[in-house]
Amino acid sequence: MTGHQWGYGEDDGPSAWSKDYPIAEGPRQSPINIVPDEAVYDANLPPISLNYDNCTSINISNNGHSVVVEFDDADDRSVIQGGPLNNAYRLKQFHFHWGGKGCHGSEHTVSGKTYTSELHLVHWNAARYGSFGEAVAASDGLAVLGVFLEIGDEHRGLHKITDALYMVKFKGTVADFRDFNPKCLLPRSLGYWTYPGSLTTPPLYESVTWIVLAEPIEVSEKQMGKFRTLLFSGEEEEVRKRMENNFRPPQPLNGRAVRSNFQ
Ligand SMILES: NS(=O)(=O)c1cccc(F)c1F
Ligand SMILES: [Zn+2]
Repeated sequence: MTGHQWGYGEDDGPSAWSKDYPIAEGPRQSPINIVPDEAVYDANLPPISLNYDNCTSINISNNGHSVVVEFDDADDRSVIQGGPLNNAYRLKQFHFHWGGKGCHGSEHTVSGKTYTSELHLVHWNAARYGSFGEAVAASDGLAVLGVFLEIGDEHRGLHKITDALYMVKFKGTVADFRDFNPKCLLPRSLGYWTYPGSLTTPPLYESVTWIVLAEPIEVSEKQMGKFRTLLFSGEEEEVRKRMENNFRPPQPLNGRAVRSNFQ
């Protein structure tokens, strides 16, 4: 398995990543199983503040691991701050992890409960670093906002994304995707758990302050089905592999404290 050739299959999946990415067995890996009763309520944790109003999505793409919506991060127009963060972190991209059928597919779990999918909004510390590429390997470089998706009613905000997925069916495809504001994908409550962790995909850098929202959003089975029409494989590849189960299982907590801003 050469550096850029990792996946979620039998031979190149999460249990094999440590061969090329030894940090896979590091002390602050993600995701984790969140146990609410063991989380430390921290009354000093301020609310998180999201300013996505002038956000500028650029494109939607299939990178062979997930579907990604990228943003123009040339200035502080879409930022997250507050909560456990000491600076404003700039929105770079968001993507999803999901399962096959049924209710598994999320990366973080809550007392062992899995959700059908998990949305990750990836932000980088533009106050301290010059670019995402520089921040991605720094211990305080990234802040990822995690949102659980569960099967229920259709989600009106998700439609724009699921209706665009046909344009990025194959690995390596990109399509214009402008003026999408991810604020519409957030639940009513911004109550969260936070802990120090890592990217959940190679290179697995331990550079992420995780902020996981406790309240899931509801999406329909039909909408999730559209994610599963995506392929891990490129258009030219013989064998077509459906893009599903692109999640890493929970990793050891190693004594880390998970804090919450709610009781
Ligand atoms: N799954 S993930 O949110 O940890 C993640 C994945 C790829 C690049 C990132 F910067 C990142 F944060
Ligand atoms: Zn992710």
